[in-house]
This record gives sequence, C-alpha cells and structure tokens, in this order.
Amino acid sequence: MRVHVADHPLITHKLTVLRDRETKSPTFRALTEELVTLLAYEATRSVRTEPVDIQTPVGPTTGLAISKPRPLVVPILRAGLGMLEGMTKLVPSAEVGFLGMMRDEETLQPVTYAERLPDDLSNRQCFVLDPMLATGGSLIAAIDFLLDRGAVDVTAVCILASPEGLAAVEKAMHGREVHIVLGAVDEQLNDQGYIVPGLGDAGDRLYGLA
Ligand SMILES: O=P(O)(O)OC[C@H]1O[C@H](OP(=O)(O)OP(=O)(O)O)[C@H](O)[C@@H]1O
Ligand SMILES: O=c1cc[nH]c(=O)[nH]1
Ligand SMILES: [Mg+2]
Repeated sequence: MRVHVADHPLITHKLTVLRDRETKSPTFRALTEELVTLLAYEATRSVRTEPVDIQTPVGPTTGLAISKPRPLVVPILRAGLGMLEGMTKLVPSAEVGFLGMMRDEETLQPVTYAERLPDDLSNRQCFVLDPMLATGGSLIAAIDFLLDRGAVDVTAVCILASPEGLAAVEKAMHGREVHIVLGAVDEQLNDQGYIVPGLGDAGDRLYGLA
C-alpha cells in the first residue's frame, strides 16, 4: 500500500480552517472542494493516458489524453459527496459511481445501504472519495467492493486519517496494491472512533443532519 500525505502550506491552511468548530457548513463545503482539488492533483499522477494526434494552429503534434476506459470516481455517501465536485472539476471525463455507507456508531462497523456501480470494473482505474479514514472499516469495505468487481487500480482520496485506520487498511489489503492520498495523518482515534484532533463528524458538518 502506498500512502502519500500531501505536504503543502495551502493544504495545511485550509485544513486548519476546516477543523475549526466555528467554521459553518457553507465554508466547510467550499473548503472541502478546494482541498480535494489539491489532493486530486496528486492522486491522479498515475492516471492512464494514451497518445493522440492533434493539430495546433502551428502544426501537427502528438499529445497525451486520459485513456479509455474512463476512470471511475466513487464518493462514499454521505460525506464523500462533498468531495465529488472538486474531483470531477479536475477529471471531467470521469464516470461516477456511488456507494452509500454508514458506520454503526455502537459497533463502528460499516453498513452498506446503497450501491450504484458498473458491474464490470475490470481494467478500470478507480478513485474512492471519503474525507475521513477513522477505523478504516468503511474504506476497507469500499475497496473490497471495487476489487471484487475487477478493479485493477484503486486510489483513495481522504482528507484526514488516523494511524490506526491506516494500519487496518494496510493489513486488510494483504499486499494488494492500493494508493491512499491524504491531507494529514492525525494523532489517534478516541474511544468513540473519532479522529483526534480531527474535525468532528464530516457528514454532519457538510450537510447539517445527524
Ligand atoms: O473509518 P471508519 O471508522 O469506517 O469511519 C469513517 C466513515 O465515517 C464517516 O461516515 P459516516 O458513517 O458518519 O456516514 P455519513 O458520511 O453519512 O455521515 C466517514 O465519512 C467515513 O465514511
Ligand atoms: O472523526 C470521524 C470519524 C468518523 N467519521 C467522521 O465523520 N469523523
Ligand atoms: Mg457521519
């Protein structure tokens, strides 16, 4: 498993405002989108391309374009939805699939309540979006879902992770190649499975519903 923590003062600045409990939903949503755009730049570094012949106003040349089949972007509802716009701004040709998951707050186990993905993901590059990698249960379930459908290449884009969650994902992957791009790795999980210092409940802060 490859983990890349994006280290950039703009990301750190935006994360600080995002974490602040005084930051209200409209600003939280805007910052989430901006952060994803910065993280997506790194996450798409190995997006597959193919040569294309074009004519510039001056003459012919061969450039590179994102190859087919198109990359698949999968936001994990609800909080991952707040990251979708930032990602598709950068990769407008991407296809979008959806996974609805909620963590049972007693057991901390993920429950999948919705799925809308292509049946056959063989030969697809997939980008999973979820702001919070806490125990890792939701991300492990999402990645397993994609790999079981034949995805060959999975990159997760998360805003924050806990060290415990990252270790859990690594263990669950059994050497299968996944890539995780993060804004920061925080100190730890608390007894309720929240990332500390974290930013609280990302879904509630984006959408304001419990
Ligand atoms: O790593 P884990 O311990 O599985 O926790 C992380 C998950 O928890 C949050 O979703 P939540 O279950 O709160 O659903 P929501 O997005 O609808 O708020 C978050 O967006 C992740 O999906
Ligand atoms: O800190 C956390 C943990 C899980 N889900 C969140 O939204 N925040
Ligand atoms: Mg939530």
